[in-house]
Amino acid sequence: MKFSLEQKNAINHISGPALILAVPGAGKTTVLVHRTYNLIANHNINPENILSITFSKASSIDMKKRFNTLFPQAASYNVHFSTIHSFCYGLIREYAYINRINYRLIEDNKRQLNKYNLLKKIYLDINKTYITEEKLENLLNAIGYIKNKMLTADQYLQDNKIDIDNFKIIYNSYENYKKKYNLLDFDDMLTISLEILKNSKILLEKYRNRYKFIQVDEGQDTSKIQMEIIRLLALPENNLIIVADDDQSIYGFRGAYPKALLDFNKDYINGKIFFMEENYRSSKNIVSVSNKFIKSNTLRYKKEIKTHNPYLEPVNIIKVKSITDQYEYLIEDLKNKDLSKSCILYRNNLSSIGIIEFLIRNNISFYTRDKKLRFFNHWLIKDIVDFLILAKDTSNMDIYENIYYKIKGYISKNQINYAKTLDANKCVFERIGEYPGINEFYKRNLRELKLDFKKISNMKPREAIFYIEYHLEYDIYLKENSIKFGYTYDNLSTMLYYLKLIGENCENLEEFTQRLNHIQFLCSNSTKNTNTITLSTIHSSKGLEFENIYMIDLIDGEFPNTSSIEDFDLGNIENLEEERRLFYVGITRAKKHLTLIAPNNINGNEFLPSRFLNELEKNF
Ligand SMILES: Nc1ncnc2c1ncn2[C@@H]1O[C@H](COP(=O)(O)OP(=O)(O)OP(=O)(O)O)[C@@H](O)[C@H]1O
Repeated sequence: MKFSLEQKNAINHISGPALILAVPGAGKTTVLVHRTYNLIANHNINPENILSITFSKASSIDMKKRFNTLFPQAASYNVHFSTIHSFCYGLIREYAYINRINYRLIEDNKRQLNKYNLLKKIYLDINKTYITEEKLENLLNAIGYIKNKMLTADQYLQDNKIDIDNFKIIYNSYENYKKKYNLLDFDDMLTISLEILKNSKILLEKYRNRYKFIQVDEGQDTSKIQMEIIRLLALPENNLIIVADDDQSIYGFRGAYPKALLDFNKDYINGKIFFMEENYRSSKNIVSVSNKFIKSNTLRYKKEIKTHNPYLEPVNIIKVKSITDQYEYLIEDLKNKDLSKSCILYRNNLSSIGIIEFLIRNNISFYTRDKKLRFFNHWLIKDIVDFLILAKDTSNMDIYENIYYKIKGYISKNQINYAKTLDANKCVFERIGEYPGINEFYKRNLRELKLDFKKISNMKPREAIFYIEYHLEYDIYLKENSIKFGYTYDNLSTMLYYLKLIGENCENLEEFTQRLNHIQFLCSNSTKNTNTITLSTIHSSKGLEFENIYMIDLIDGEFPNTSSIEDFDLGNIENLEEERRLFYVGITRAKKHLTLIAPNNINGNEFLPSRFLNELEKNF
């Protein structure tokens, strides 16, 4: 590989602090790997004295692999490529051994005692109600944010809204419980490590002597507390090199702290800043579009992306009528593409469901980077399955009790309770009809409901879902309650669309649930091979590159998301800028072909194309 002058400068930087600010595809990871070898081979640095910190476990494995492939003669060297969490865990274990503390990790959700169960229990004890999956995720993100930004719960609440009742009490109770029983979640690894480094001079010295050269990849998504750990460790020599692209900072919601890059020269007065602005990955068309696009952000280091790569085809913007048209376009286009070099990207994991259904129908194998899709455990699916079960067996009062208030009919809890005392083999609607003093209006409703469920029992799943949605007025329930559950109505309506799509080729409830299980199985067990297309959220596509990139579901309100648009309208630009960076990460994954698709209609709801897409079109 022939290095540019910019790259050579970075590779040959040996001691003292340095920040390498680089554009996408500039060879940041490549440079770190070569610099590691340079330190060892040409500057006599003991490999064990080098610590390379990566963003994820996958990238640490990838970096080690690249090092071993490029320098097989050095493969046996013990260079430490690690995530910050893994590094911290090592430090904590050493500290725990010396001080005879038995810490237990609570990240493994297969064990009974894990952070999810613990938080669910605390939430239930305090709020007397079960926490939803979405709220649990928001709660975990908020706790992570507080720890990573080194805040208190009060400071967090001053600047952030969170839809969790008694958040502060829950937060404190979770923290106290963990402290009492020496339990650790991932974020505690950071807080405890920082405490150890601050309080144990012996360990601090030991680690400083062990890791005399520190390299940090993806510095833009390193959090405040992580930076603080790294800063302490690197002192006093400060042989620290941080490689970053502030324009690719996409983990603000988890406490990423790109401001540290902007303040680099405040923290390290003599620190050098190198720029790497040549992109080796993408065609000139993609580079020039990306360059213009990111310039609309204001909170950034000014950089220009250049490339010597040739012009290829223009960026392809496709606006289609419906989401089905989007999938059909994709399937057709993939016929001429090498699947292993192609990737479909989306803003939200939910988008994967529809495209997966279409890929399966067309016998196209796929690999999903995000294995755990919340969709399959969503209450909305449970509701739909409950409706279908009730249609098969209208005497099932347990099921009816789950759903009666979500559809038309004006049935009351008292009526249900009374009906439960009657013959369990009888249809629920007949039993409710025996409620003392029930009037003709209710009786007519009950006759109608009985007839509705009879009709549903003769329908195929797709038709049945339509009927539940509009005839039983489940859509009204969704409209009225979506915000309460942390969704927009459009989100929930899109989920119903996916369910109808999955139900399209199913004859009955059994086939429908089997198909849902089958898709879930394929997602969690998919592996990458020479004939699979990759599916990923943009967040998980960090660091990757593909010849063909498709970005789908590019509609306003989805990407950029509604809350960033609302914040922007109120004068707060930060979230919209993060959405733009995310979009930018997506488009810069493409080497040769970039296709951006916007459907106009999903489940009967009309959408506008993403404002980012309109902007790109204007830039052409
Ligand atoms: N000097 C070079 N000559 C040719 N190809 C190069 C050179 N430097 C890097 N590359 C190639 O460019 C591509 C991008 O490199 P790399 O993944 O290291 O970039 P990056 O800056 O880490 O990207 P990103 O931040 O966008 O994930 C890789 O395919 C790499 O092999």
